[in-house]
Amino acid sequence: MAESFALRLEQVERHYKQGDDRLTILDAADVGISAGEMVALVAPSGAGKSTLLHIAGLLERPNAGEVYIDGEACGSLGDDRRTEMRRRSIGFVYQFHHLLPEFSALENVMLPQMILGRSRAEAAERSRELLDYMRIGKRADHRPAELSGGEQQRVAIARAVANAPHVLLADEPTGNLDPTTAGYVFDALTALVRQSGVAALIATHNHELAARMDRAVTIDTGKVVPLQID
Ligand SMILES: Nc1ncnc2c1ncn2[C@@H]1O[C@H](COP(=O)(O)OP(=O)(O)OP(=O)(O)O)[C@@H](O)[C@H]1O
Repeated sequence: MAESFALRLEQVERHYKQGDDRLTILDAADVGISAGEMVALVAPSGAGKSTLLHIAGLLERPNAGEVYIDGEACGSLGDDRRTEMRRRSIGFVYQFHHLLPEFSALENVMLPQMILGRSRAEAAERSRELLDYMRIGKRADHRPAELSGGEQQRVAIARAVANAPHVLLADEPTGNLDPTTAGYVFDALTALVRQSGVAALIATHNHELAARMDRAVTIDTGKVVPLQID
């Protein structure tokens, strides 16, 4: 029933060669995330969170298994088609914002839209709306270096959803922020997920934030399993 999930990983395997040995990171890993659902990925360092996100985001190919985005199997797609799906259907937020330093906040949010062919005027209008929604509209013309860490991360979130993706993947999006700022950024991220209906998988070490998502999963000996957060 891959079709009912915006994102689905089915029997995904990922291993690395380690000398003559094989280091297995993901082993028949299954996870499905529905539109509008916010799922926390909480696991110890080295458990494979980034690996899982890279495979889900079509940045890396699994050794076996399948990734479905909106029900479409991505394993057999060529690199060009995967790149296009990534641009159209998937948004990424990282621990460090990765904004382009020579462009303003507004331009950083405009760029992914213009890559997909949206006009400059349309991209600017949507970007202003998103930055207003993230409560940083007044900072739109500033470059990343002139923004605080929390503001930079809110711009990065606006950029990630600029093309209205169906899947949002975040790797420690608040990991670089103090607890108060992390809370604000998380609130903004939550509001956006709820408003847009994107399916969100968010890796975090922060149990407080994980507890506020719809559910949490972890990686246990290569499998994705439910995690109870108290
Ligand atoms: N290209 C690679 N070659 C060999 N081993 C790798 C490679 N990439 C990752 N690994 C190993 O795979 C394991 C999982 O890495 P991954 O980055 O997915 O973990 P993580 O859960 O995201 O960790 P962290 O919380 O520290 O970011 C680690 O043991 C790592 O050393």
